[in-house]
Formats: sequence, structure tokens, C-alpha cells
Amino acid sequence: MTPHLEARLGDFAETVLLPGDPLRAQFIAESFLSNSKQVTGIRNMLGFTGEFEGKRISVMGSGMGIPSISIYATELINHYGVKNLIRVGSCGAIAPDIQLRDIIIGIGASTDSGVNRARFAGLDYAATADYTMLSATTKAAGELDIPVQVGNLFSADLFYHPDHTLFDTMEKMNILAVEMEAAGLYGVAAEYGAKALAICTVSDHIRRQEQLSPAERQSSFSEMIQIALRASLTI
Ligand SMILES: O=P(O)(O)O[C@H]1O[C@H](CO)[C@@H](O)[C@H]1O
Ligand SMILES: O=c1cc[nH]c(=O)[nH]1
Repeated sequence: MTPHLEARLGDFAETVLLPGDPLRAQFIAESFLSNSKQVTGIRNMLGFTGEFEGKRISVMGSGMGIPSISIYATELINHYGVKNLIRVGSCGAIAPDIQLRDIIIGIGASTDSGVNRARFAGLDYAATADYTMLSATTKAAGELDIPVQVGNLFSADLFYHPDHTLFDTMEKMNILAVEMEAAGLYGVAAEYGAKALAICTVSDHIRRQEQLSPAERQSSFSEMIQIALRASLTI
């Protein structure tokens, strides 16, 4: 056990999908994995391990924000030997050519968080996805005929940011969408020698103030999960 995970050694697969919401983890385990069983549940942060097309895969909630996902990612890698971490999240679009339901893969993640400076001697670390995971994921999306956009995410510390002019700067700098974890996940993976990638479905457009209904969210998240699981077979 760790302070935040009650699984036994060996309970987690080498590849773990990480949605922010633990109930999304349960939905993924019940809908997409066979022979799945719950392996952890401290604080109701549910984690499951099952099989996808014969390969062991785990899925667990990461919570919201970089501090939360950093705790789980660190313990998964260092205590349970997890090697591949795939965030499957939601995001708010910034770029004008991004639509609701689009799937965005974060080749990099900018941030207003200080965590990567803390781990990189005060310097600006370029938080990037693992290239083999990125190419496996774009290949899987192509095979499934699901379009994806690849670009820069922004991992925000604040969901309710007081300075809306920041979104103008993000648009100018070609940030595709805002979420709250990718830059921290990429930093933890780099620090401890694991691989990470963030895939996000656009649940709302921050600039146009559009949002998906709960039913639309569910079906578009399913496309993202299919891509992540298919990519997991080859990484
Ligand atoms: O849907 P998830 O994966 O939680 O991701 C997004 O949603 C939460 C905010 O509502 C943040 O965690 C953000 O990153
Ligand atoms: O972090 C997030 C996720 C979805 N939409 C947002 O505006 N922010």
C-alpha cells in the first residue's frame, strides 16, 4: 500500500488510463474491459484492472488538478511499477478551429503551475508527451477513422481564472485547449522514467461559450477511450 492506493503489488497493469473522474474510471472498466476488478478505492478514487483484447490494462481516477494527479502518478510509477500513463480527460477549447467533441492529443503542455520549475532547478521545462505513445495513438485513431488534433495544451491551476485576457494570449500562442493535469503528468513521468500522454475531448469552448450536454459527453468520451485502448495494445 501507499498513502493513497490500497492495491497489492502486481494489481496494476503496466499501462494505466487516468480520467480525472473516478466514476469515468468505473464506466471505462465496466464498458470496455473484460474480467475487471476494483483494485483501489481510498477516498473513492476508484481504480480497476481488467483486459482489453487480451492485454492487461488498468484505469483509475486521477482527481482534478496537478497536485492530485501528481500524487497518483508518482505512487503508480514508483510503488507499482507502472510504465505507461494515459490521461483521458476533458478540456475547454481555445483555438477557433476546434469544435465541441474534437479529440486533442497534447504533444506538449504549457502551464501556470510551478511544479516543473520545482523539479527542474527553477528553469522552464518543456513538458512533452512520450513520442512512441503519441505515434501509437495517432495511428490507432487513424485505424478507427476518428479524427484527432495534436498540439499544445494549457494545464491551468485555476478552473475559474480571474484574468480572462490570458485566453487571448493562449489563442495567440496557438494553445488548442485548457485542462488541468497534463503538464504535471508529463513532469512526473520524466522525473521517474515513465511514459505519459494526455488525450482530451473538448467538452466546452471557452471562447464561444459552448458546451456539450451530458449525453454528448458520454458518447464523445467513448471515442477517446477506444483510441487510448487501441494504442495501449502497441506501447
Ligand atoms: O474531465 P477531467 O479529466 O477531470 O479533466 C478536466 O475536468 C476537470 C475540471 O472540470 C479538470 O480535471 C480538467 O482537467
Ligand atoms: O479544465 C478545464 C476542462 C474543461 N473546460 C475548461 O474550461 N477547463
